[in-house]
Amino acid sequence: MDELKEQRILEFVLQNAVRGDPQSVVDNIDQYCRHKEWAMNVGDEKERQTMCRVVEERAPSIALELGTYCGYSAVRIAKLLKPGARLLTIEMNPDNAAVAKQIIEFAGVQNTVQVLEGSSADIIPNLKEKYQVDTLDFVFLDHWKDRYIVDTKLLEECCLLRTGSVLLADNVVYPGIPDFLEYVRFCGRYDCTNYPSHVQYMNKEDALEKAVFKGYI
Ligand SMILES: O=c1[nH]cnc2c(O)c(F)c(-c3ccc(F)cc3)c(-c3ccc(F)cc3)c12
Ligand SMILES: [Mg+2]
Repeated sequence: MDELKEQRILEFVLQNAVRGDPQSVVDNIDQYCRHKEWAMNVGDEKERQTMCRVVEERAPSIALELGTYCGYSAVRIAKLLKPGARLLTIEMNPDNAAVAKQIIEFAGVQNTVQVLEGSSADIIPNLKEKYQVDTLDFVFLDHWKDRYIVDTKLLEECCLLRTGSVLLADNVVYPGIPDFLEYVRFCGRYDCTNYPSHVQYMNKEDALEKAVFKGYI
């Protein structure tokens, strides 16, 4: 079976990045994906800056990512978390989860980031009992466009959000997630902000949407 692109990204990181240095790991993934093979984990500068600024503003103690892929954004988020804070990241593709675990371990953030392999539909209802989550301070939605609204409603139903919880959704313009945008903007429970961006290396407009939960009104 020919090697997967994600395994080539992992190999490049293992051979070129500095073990225990998260910045070196994300820089090498950027370099590989800029010069060798496009991959969907590499947000463009604005997207990276926006995601990092939102995480720093929220300073989460407990964060959730939906869609680990190779672990690129998990390493970026882990770098920004305060001591003792943790990131749970859900990945349903076992090959991607295996690559992400190795990249996260190589970056030295394995004590901050826990990769949960499986579907968000199965894992989210277990976060409280199985993963000792009370409520989530920050959620990064970056998995699959058809799951954003379903998983947002599931987070509400499982009482995993509290007043001030921040949802940040990637790709709301391209590929586009119209049902999710309509829900968070008009259900009355979120304050929303849109951050224009563009798909990496393509002149396709994209955007991130921040939705701050106002409570179960
Ligand atoms: O699926 C995704 N999840 C999370 N983030 C993504 C992301 O940040 C992306 F930039 C893309 C993207 C956008 C444009 C493009 F040309 C290729 C891929 C995708 C995506 C969209 C449609 C697919 F069929 C496959 C991948 C995703
Ligand atoms: Mg994305």
